[in-house]
Amino acid sequence: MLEIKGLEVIYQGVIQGLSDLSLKVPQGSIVALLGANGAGKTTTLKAISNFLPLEDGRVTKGTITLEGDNILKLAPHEIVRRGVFHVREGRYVFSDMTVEENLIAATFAKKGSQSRQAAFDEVYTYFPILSQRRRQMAGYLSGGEQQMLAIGRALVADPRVILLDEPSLGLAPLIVNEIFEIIARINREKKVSILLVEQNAMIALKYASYGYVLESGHSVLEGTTQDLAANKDIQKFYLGRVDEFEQA
Ligand SMILES: Nc1ncnc2c1ncn2[C@@H]1O[C@H](COP(=O)(O)OP(=O)(O)OP(=O)(O)O)[C@@H](O)[C@H]1O
Repeated sequence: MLEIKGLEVIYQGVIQGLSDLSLKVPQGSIVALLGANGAGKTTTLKAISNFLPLEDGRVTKGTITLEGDNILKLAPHEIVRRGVFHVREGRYVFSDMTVEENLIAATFAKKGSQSRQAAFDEVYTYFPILSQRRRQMAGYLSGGEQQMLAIGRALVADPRVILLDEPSLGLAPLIVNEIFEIIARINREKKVSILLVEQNAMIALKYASYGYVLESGHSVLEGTTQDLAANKDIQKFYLGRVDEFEQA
């Protein structure tokens, strides 16, 4: 279980990124973070992976625990070693390295007894297209393939939790569905928990079991995704539906 309690984040000493945010990601679950631009979704992921100092951001209050252990002050590579892998928005892959070299670069974080080749084979089983492209420069892959590679790099690390930021960004609906089906398989088969930030609320509510709606850095609504999908405000503001009364 990954748990955040009362988290406050301040950028550059003055800009509030999060205020009193609490949330839980139970082991093996997919939990979605929804919210408008600037609500604090990406900041939440960066606080967990400890990427905030790169942007002059700091956690000023609260705790982040993994299986009860405080991970707040750990260095980013140590957090990866504990099994928490951040797949950043914008598909961070090494564009002038091949697909396989990108996977090799992720082995620094590999733990467990699985051999390197077995880890790569697992990635290629989930994403067969990456196997066909293994000697191709990552920069020449399509956006969808780059997203697959970014997730594949996380898989090499044998994670317990993947922090997944906007995997659908800029991708066509068909490829988004394909990627989410694979994410759901990874979650089911490998029991990897996923904390998902996703602007596409429809898809987030479909694949996650629980969700939090963030506004101004804290959670204003939480619930099962079934309940959230039935909520009138969510339907209006996130799913683009207006009720019959308003349409008349
Ligand atoms: N590097 C930064 N420096 C200063 N302020 C920042 C920085 N990153 C984020 N913020 C501020 O922190 C708040 C939360 O931003 P964050 O990027 O976490 O929101 P978000 O919900 O992920 O938005 P989006 O959907 O647009 O990515 C916003 O007010 C934002 O302007």
